[in-house]
Amino acid sequence: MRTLIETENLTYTYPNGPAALAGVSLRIEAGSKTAIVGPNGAGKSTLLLMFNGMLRPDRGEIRFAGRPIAYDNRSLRDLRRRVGFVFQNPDLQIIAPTVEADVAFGPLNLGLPPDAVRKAVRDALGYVGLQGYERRPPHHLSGGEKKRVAIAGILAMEPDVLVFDEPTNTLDPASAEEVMELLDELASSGRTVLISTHDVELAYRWADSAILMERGRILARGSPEEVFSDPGLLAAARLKPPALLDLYNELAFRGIIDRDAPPKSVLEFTDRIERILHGHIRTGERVGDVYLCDAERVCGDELRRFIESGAVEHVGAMGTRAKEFAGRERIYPDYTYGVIDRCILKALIGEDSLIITSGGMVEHVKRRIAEYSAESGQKIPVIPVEEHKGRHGAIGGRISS
Ligand SMILES: Nc1ncnc2c1ncn2[C@@H]1O[C@H](COP(=O)(O)OP(=O)(O)OP(=O)(O)O)[C@@H](O)[C@H]1O
Repeated sequence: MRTLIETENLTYTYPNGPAALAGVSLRIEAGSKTAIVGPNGAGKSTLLLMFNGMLRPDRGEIRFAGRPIAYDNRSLRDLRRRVGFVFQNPDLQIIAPTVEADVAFGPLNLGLPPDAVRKAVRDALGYVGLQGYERRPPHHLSGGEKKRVAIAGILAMEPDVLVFDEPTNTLDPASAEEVMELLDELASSGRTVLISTHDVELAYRWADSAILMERGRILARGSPEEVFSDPGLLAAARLKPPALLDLYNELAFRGIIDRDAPPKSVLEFTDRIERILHGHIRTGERVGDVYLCDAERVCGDELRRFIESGAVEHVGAMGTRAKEFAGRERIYPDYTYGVIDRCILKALIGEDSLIITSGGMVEHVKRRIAEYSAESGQKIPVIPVEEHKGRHGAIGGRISS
């Protein structure tokens, strides 16, 4: 992997304040999902603000794409186009009287022509699932919707790096899951995504690289499994280990489970336990089907009838477009996060489910389930919903607009 951001011995003290950073050296790899984790006051926000030049270190250096950050207006403007920053509180970021004007603010400032601005706004609002919100005043939106407006405003400038300060703070669990899924989508489209959080569970599940901070210093960095496996380090940072890792470590201490790779998900963990209890492959039991549909190609009425006919026991919606489609079509998904794993878990106990998604994620679902089937030896059928022939015949292609 290529290093995109590098800091060397950064120090920073707020005027009349404490030393917020006391010598921070780190590297962020291009395309990674990095979580900066630490308790309140550890210096996470201060560090993130350095990455797009909003704060300047007292000492030390920050390099972006191999070059030291410069602080003249032109260099900063260029840096901020490449490194987008989403504040913890979206009210600090949203400035215009309508959603459309707010998202257009960045591209207009970049000097894009009107057509390109309109396209950037349309694409960004589509990405975060806020089509139809163009004329709404942002200050009347819910916390989760405001967060998505703020994200759209940054996406409209097409940055390479997205920095999120406490992305799920103040959001209810469902909105928090939606925002984290959006961050996954952004990372899978090749962007580098960085978050700060004190939510160890979230960081463990989401990140591929974790940096543990306390009192302006880095205590540890590495994979989340490594960083969060050290109880001493976590205690020093006044944090608790993620429940999954805690349980795994307890079982490993007791010799019940081999200490090799800690599980990252409930699916991985249950597989390991099942293998210990039943051997590698369960035979003779029915494996459930996973039906799959592309929200952009299916008729909502037919899909609703398919679900209401009892053809599946569980419904998951993956991605903002699919969730938006489900809302419009009055389909209420049981799962909106970790959808593939949850449907695999249900298939393993013989229950059928439907995954609604869209675009490139349809192939991603097929790939992920095929990989799981190959690794586990449990063949899980994935059936495009159009091939289902029920009482009403096969579900056809797109009929509604
Ligand atoms: N604008 C400011 N003026 C003075 N001191 C500040 C300012 N912002 C932060 N600090 C102090 O700097 C230290 C680091 O704060 P920072 O906000 O970076 O931590 P954090 O890890 O992001 O915390 P939190 O999780 O609570 O957001 C804290 O002691 C804080 O009180």
